[in-house]
Amino acid sequence: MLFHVRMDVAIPHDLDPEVRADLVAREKARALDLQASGVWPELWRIVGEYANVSIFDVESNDALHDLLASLPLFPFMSIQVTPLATHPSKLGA
Ligand SMILES: O=C(O)C[C@H]1C=CC(=O)O1
Repeated sequence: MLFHVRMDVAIPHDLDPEVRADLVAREKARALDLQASGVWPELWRIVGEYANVSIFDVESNDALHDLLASLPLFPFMSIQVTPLATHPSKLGA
């Protein structure tokens, strides 16, 4: 199942800089692992915002929720999920 996901990141400005750097480094490592595994095929930065749009390819709503909740930055993100279906006018559909 494909999902369009928007993540807006809001790390508190008063968070200890070392804690912040560790969080961001762990988030990047997790994101790279998930992309390599194929479940996170698209990851794009939204111009001018600390936010991304992503496509996830997972087996279920529960699988997506567990994956998103496993992200180190999850406590600092607002997340919007849109489930995707095949468009009848897509070439080859
Ligand atoms: O920076 C972000 O958009 C948040 C998150 C998503 C991937 C990653 O490395 O961090």
